[in-house]
Amino acid sequence: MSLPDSVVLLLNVSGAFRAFGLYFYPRPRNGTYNQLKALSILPAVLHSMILDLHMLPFLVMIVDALLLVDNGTLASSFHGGILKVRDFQHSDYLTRSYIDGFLSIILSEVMPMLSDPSLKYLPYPSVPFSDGYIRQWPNKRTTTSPIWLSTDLRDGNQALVNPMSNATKLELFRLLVRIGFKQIEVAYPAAGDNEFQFVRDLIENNEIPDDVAIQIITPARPDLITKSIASLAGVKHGIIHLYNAVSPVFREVVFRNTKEQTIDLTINAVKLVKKLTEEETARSGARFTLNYCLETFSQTEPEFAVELGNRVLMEWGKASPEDKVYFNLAATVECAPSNHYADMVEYFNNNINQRSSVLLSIHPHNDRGTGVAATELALLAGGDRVEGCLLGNGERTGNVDLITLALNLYSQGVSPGLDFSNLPEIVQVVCRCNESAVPVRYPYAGTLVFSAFAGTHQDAIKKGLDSQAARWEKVDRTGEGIKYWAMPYIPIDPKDIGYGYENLIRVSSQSGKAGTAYVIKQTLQLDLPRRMQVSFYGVVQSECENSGKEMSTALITNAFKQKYCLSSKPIGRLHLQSLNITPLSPLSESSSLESDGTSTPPEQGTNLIRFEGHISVDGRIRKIMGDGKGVLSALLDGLRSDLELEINIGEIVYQHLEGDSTKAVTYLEVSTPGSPASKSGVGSVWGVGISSDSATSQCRAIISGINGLVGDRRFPRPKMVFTPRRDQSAQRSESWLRDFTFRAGHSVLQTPEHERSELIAASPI
Ligand SMILES: CC(=O)SCCNC(=O)CCNC(=O)[C@H](O)C(C)(C)COP(=O)(O)OP(=O)(O)OC[C@H]1O[C@@H](n2cnc3c(N)ncnc32)[C@H](O)[C@@H]1OP(=O)(O)O
Ligand SMILES: CC(C)C(=O)C(=O)O
Repeated sequence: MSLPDSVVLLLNVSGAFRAFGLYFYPRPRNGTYNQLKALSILPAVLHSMILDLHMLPFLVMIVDALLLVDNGTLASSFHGGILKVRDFQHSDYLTRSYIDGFLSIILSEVMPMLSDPSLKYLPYPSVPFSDGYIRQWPNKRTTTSPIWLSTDLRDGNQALVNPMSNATKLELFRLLVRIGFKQIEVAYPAAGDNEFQFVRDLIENNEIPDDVAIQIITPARPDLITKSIASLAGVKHGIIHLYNAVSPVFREVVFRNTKEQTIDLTINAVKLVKKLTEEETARSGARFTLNYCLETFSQTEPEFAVELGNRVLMEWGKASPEDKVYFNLAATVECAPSNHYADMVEYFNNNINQRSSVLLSIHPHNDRGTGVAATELALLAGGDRVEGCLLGNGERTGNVDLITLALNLYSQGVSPGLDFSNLPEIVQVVCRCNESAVPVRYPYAGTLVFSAFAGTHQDAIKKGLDSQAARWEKVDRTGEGIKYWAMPYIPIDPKDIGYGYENLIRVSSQSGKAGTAYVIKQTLQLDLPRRMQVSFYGVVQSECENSGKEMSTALITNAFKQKYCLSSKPIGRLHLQSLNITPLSPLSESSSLESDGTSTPPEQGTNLIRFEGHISVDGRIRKIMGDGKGVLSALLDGLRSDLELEINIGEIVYQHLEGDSTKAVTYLEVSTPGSPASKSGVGSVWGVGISSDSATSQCRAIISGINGLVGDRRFPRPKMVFTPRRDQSAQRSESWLRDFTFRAGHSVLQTPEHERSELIAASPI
């Protein structure tokens, strides 16, 4: 055998090529390739492949084999689990199957996903509707609620890591009753004494309301049927859930039954259920319903499912519109798209005998993540009842979630007949009982589903809330129309199911001005002017970017108060302590300089007035006096002459505090002469003033704005400063000035820096 000039290792692993290595190795000097040499190239292979160490033995073998390939290229591609190896030479004792074998092992380890899964997985067969058949379900709408069957205490319970104790089951049972379930599957009595006893306790302790039927499940085994039905002695209305799997795989693998044998097994079980329930009815007057479950229905030949159903109906022999036989058409494992399940149900619905004496129960699981969709379509296709669990507990990915289904109906204006008014509490109980948690994004129940972080979402929600409030107010006022819900991004009113609006908008670096403005409106009742929203948002945005975190409502509110000096205590360098406005010319009819409790500001530019006030500047109180046409110009006049401050006022907005018409709010934009104008509001400087007196609110707004403008600018020495005679730690108020005498050169106490944030947080605005 001639030796190869080089060795090529080419491992193209998977269609997605998870690992790829191409290595050339020179002919060994001693002329032989051997296991050692093979091992020496192993590190290079490992280098190129992201493999677990347990792959090592396979690699050794592969490399060993490849060394026997003369100048060859081993190209691998994987087709449906069969590795194709091409271009072999010198494969005297290296058989192709030898390589294939090793590489397929490697590939199944390295590349679990197949590039051609059709060789492993078979697509779902279509439903044998006759040619030209037009499906009914796509054109239908759900206008009524289905019958709900909670199987939390059975299918849910059997899937738990730690099945519930009977005490926990009882707690959950009571919750289910409170929510409004009229049919509850309570146990698998043949599973053991606890399960059996749970049913006995419910009956003997009168836990079951008269309008609630309990369901128990039993496999089609005579001993277990007998035990299960015995658990129901004395029940008012019991539903016997008899099940056996009927799909080809289960017939062949689990039961090793033919179709005929499957029918026999079923019919014998139905016969026994009939006999035992009739005996119990004779004894106690109990009412029984048969719920026959074609387990794995959705993977069963539709014609066979119908044949079996018709045989069950015949055997039961007493189905009537008043006393229907239930057929549980289980999607035991969700293996096909939702439309296929709907087709299956529609086929059964169309072909089962005595349809008016039959109730179709839907029992979907969620293996494909579409359990809710499958249920909704199956209901359109003829389903009358849904079996599921709260929050989608249940085997594997769970049963269908009844909360989502019910609230989906509710969001379409259809009453589900189940009460989830206090969903947070229900979620808490269910999670405790199941020892489970709800993902934050879970429909309706997740903690983040009624929260928007993104700026444009928040903007839309804020606008939506405002316009909806106006629309609803109009309905209240006129008595016309309905208060319908039409809210961007929020499909149902969180308040209907026990959530408030507190978390509707949460601010992060992904948020915009609207979200921040919403928070300020909620907490401080201030409806910020648009340009001011832009300006304040800059503060929040940089804080969020710096921290990389969400900014809580409390932090935003605090930042707002700090920024605009909203406190009765001095926060900024300037603080208005008192003011007195005196008309210097007769007032016009329409203006009042006194506190009038309205948002009408004293008219600017009409009346000549005098501002006299006391402003603490860097902790020293200065008397400021100025004249002007209106409060603002009089104050600005005083500031100009005392502090040599030239301030321009841009936009001014007057409001009441939201929900409190006794408080006037002034927002104003300030700038120094020559400072660049901001078109959008970015970088603009604003002040806010709030007071029951509109003149005071304006003056406070000016001072608030100036605090945002002055930075560390030096002010001229005061012409006059003064200090209190009395205890300086006493609470300051606008009227405290009456208790002071003027003295030059003394300062008032400033609030120490470290106390300020507490004061801000605590202070009423
Ligand atoms: C899809 C569902 O969720 S169905 C509900 C499933 N829930 C449960 O299984 C929880 C409770 N189960 C149990 O406690 C036990 O399985 C019991 C008591 C029912 C039975 O226990 P065991 O007698 O030990 O049997 P095991 O659990 O191994 O069940 C398998 C046997 O039941 C048979 N079987 C399975 N399902 C059914 C059925 N629906 N009807 C009749 N026989 C069935 C199997 O073919 C197998 O029989 P084999 O032993 O002759 O091969
Ligand atoms: C036995 C039936 C109802 C079942 O739980 C299922 O098919 O998932």
